[in-house]
Amino acid sequence: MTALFIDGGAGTTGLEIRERLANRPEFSIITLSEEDRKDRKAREEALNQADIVILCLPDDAAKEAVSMVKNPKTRIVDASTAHRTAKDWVYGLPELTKGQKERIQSARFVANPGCYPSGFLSLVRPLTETALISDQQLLTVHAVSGYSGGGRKMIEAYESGTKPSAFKGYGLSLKHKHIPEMQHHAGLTMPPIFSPAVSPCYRGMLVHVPLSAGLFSQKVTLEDIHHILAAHHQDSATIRVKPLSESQDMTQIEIEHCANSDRMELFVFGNESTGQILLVAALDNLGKGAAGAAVQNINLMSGCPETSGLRL
Ligand SMILES: NC(=O)C1=CN([C@@H]2O[C@H](COP(=O)(O)OP(=O)(O)OC[C@H]3O[C@@H](n4cnc5c(N)ncnc54)[C@H](OP(=O)(O)O)[C@@H]3O)[C@@H](O)[C@H]2O)C=CC1
Ligand SMILES: CC(=O)N[C@@H](CCC(=O)OP(=O)(O)O)C(=O)O
Repeated sequence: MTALFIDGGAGTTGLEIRERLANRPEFSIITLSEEDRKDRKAREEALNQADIVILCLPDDAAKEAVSMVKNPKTRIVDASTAHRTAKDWVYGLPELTKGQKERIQSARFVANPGCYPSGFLSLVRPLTETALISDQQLLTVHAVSGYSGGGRKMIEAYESGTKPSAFKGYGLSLKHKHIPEMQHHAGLTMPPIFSPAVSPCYRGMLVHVPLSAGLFSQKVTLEDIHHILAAHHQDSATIRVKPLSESQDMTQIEIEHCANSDRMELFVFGNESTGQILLVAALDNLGKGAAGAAVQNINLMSGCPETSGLRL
C-alpha cells in the first residue's frame, strides 16, 4: 500500500484530490487534525512518513515543505507554481511529449502543471515539436477560468457578494505566473502574450490560441493541424482531439464544456478563406487543470492504472 500525505489537504485542490482517492485500497492517506494541519512539527512528521506527498499549498509554503522533506524515499507531487520550470523536477503533463509519462513514473519530484498551461501546451507543443511553428514565434493565448481557480479566497469573495460576480480580465501587466512554464515547455524563445479572465461560474476553463496562416513555417490546412494534434495525443488517457467535422458544426463553446471531468477536449476551428485558425482547449481548472492531473500523476508514480479514480 502506498502512503500519501496531502499537505494543504483542507484547501480547494487538496479536497478534490482526496475525493478522487476515496475508496482506493492501493493508498492509505495520512491525515492531520484541524489543529495540526498548519503545525510545522506535525507536517514535518507526515511529510517524512509518506511514500508520496502532494503539496496543495501556496508557492512559498510549497518550497518550505520541500525543504522539510529529509526522507530520501519520499516522492513529491507539487500542485503549486514553485517548481514547474525547475531543474530536477519532472513536468507532470504526461501528454507533453514522447517519454514524459515514463519520466513521471520514475520521478522523485513531479511538478503538477498549471491549469492554463495544461491547455496551452496540449495545443501548442505538438506544433512547436514538429517545427510547424518556429520557436521564434510570438504566440497569443486568451483564457477563462471558473473562480475556484483562485482558491479559497477567491471562492469566498465570489460567494460572499463582496466582489461583483462579473466576468473580468486580469493579468494585465502580462506577467502572469504561468507564462514562464508556457514558454519553457513549448520551447519558445519569447514569452507568449497571455490574457486570462475569470468567470462567475465555479469551475471550468477554456484556453484559446489564435493563429494565422503566416505564422506557420509552411502552408498548412486545418486538416494538417488537426492531424498533428490527433497524432500527438492518440495514446492519451485524458486528452481527446475532437473531429474536425464536429468543430465545423459548432458556433459556440461554454466554459463548462468539460466541467466536473478530468478530461480535456481539443478543438481546431478556422476560416480557410482568411487563413485564420483558432485552437481551443476545454478542461476543468480543478480536474485536468489540478486535482485530476495530480491523481493521474500519483497513479503513474505508484504503478496503478493511469485513469483510476478519474472522472472521464
Ligand atoms: N484552484 C485551482 O484551480 C488550482 C490550484 N493550483 C495550485 O494548488 C495550490 C493550492 O491551491 P488551492 O487549493 O486553490 O488554494 P486554497 O487556498 O484553496 O488551499 C490552500 C490550502 O493550503 C493551506 N495552507 C496555506 N499555508 C499553509 C502552510 N504554511 N501550512 C499548511 N497549510 C497551509 C490553506 O489553509 P488556510 O486556508 O487555512 O490558509 C489551504 O487549506 C496552489 O499552489 C495553487 O496555485 C493549481 C492548479 C489549479
Ligand atoms: C482564476 C485564477 O485566479 N486562477 C489562478 C490560476 C490557478 C492556479 O492556482 O494556478 P496554479 O496552477 O499555478 O497553481 C491565477 O490566475 O492565478
